[in-house]
Amino acid sequence: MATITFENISKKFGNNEVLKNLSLVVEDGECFTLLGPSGCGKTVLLRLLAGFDVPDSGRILIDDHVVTDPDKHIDIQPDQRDLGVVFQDYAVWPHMTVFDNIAYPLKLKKIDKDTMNEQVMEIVDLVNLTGLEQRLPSQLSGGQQQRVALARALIAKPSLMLLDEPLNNLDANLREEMRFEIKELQKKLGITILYVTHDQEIALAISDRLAIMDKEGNIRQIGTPWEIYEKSANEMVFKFMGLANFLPIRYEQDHHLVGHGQQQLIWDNLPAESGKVGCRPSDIILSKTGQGLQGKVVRASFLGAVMDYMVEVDGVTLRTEVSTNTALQNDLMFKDDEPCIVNFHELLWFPDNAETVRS
Ligand SMILES: Nc1ncnc2c1ncn2[C@@H]1O[C@H](COP(=O)(O)OP(=O)(O)OP(=O)(O)O)[C@@H](O)[C@H]1O
Repeated sequence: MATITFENISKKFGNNEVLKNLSLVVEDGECFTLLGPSGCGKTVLLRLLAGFDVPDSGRILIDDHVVTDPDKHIDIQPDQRDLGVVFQDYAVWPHMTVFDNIAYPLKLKKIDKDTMNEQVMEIVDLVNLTGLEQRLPSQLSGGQQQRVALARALIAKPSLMLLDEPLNNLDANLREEMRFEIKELQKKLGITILYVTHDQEIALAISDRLAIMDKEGNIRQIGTPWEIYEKSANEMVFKFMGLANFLPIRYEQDHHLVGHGQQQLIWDNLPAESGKVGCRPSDIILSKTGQGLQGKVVRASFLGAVMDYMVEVDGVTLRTEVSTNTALQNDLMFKDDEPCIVNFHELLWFPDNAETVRS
């Protein structure tokens, strides 16, 4: 297992300052994901850790060993860092069988044949490729090829795996299957994984913790999937993690208010100022009668498992969703332009200039 420490890492390409003083600790045995929009610097950070590139300043440690420190001219070679790397174009050798692809790192180390056979078959079994050892990559599905790439990275028994969008080239079903397999493998082997993706769903599914980066390369929140999704620390994270609604909220006479006159909702337990609150589509409660804000369904869409409603209320437009079964059983099938009553399960308060939150 391995702890990774990035200390004040900066990296520029020409005038493009990709990473600025970035610090981050990934704990021993964690599956940690860097999640952020395309071009925010995720791969650059991974390449610095792998030793494929050098930061302009800052240090990187694996456990207590400094692997990169440009100030002290330390730059440990990639093959001396005890890590396995899998990138999105999994690049298995097309002319070699599954067995030979996986055995390749051991052949380089000149390990004796019996030990090599034993170790390859052990990994083949671990990644569910048993029976396919003599096939060429062209005779495998995308998911099977990806498993060969994983096995090849795992054969040297690294304490740390770096995975950069390894599931991008797979179709949706395989992607779903493989993300559970990666998580299983990590649990079985107890290795540390640093995973890079711009796919929120994968990040939520496989991570113990994740860091959300903005497009300027800053980390905006670090936390568990639940904290990041349910307790987003700022608007950027909230918007990035899924469908987001925002409502202006007034602070008057010791109360927070949304709506006007008879159609007012009151909240307490928020900071004593006017501001903005956010809610997910599932945090909105629609009804046809009762107390609440008077709204109008301006667009009703049937999406199979859910009914997606766009609702206008108090001058703002909100996206809400109701499971189709619930809608059918509870008289919540709305048509375009039908009036509705709006209430909320939960609201998240977003202070202006919210800082990075780490947990
Ligand atoms: N060798 C390089 N030379 C010049 N610019 C580079 C180099 N490598 C990366 N960059 C730039 O650094 C920025 C971050 O790139 P990076 O590949 O880390 O993005 P990313 O977050 O991994 O995006 P994606 O999700 O699309 O892979 C981009 O603007 C990219 O053009």
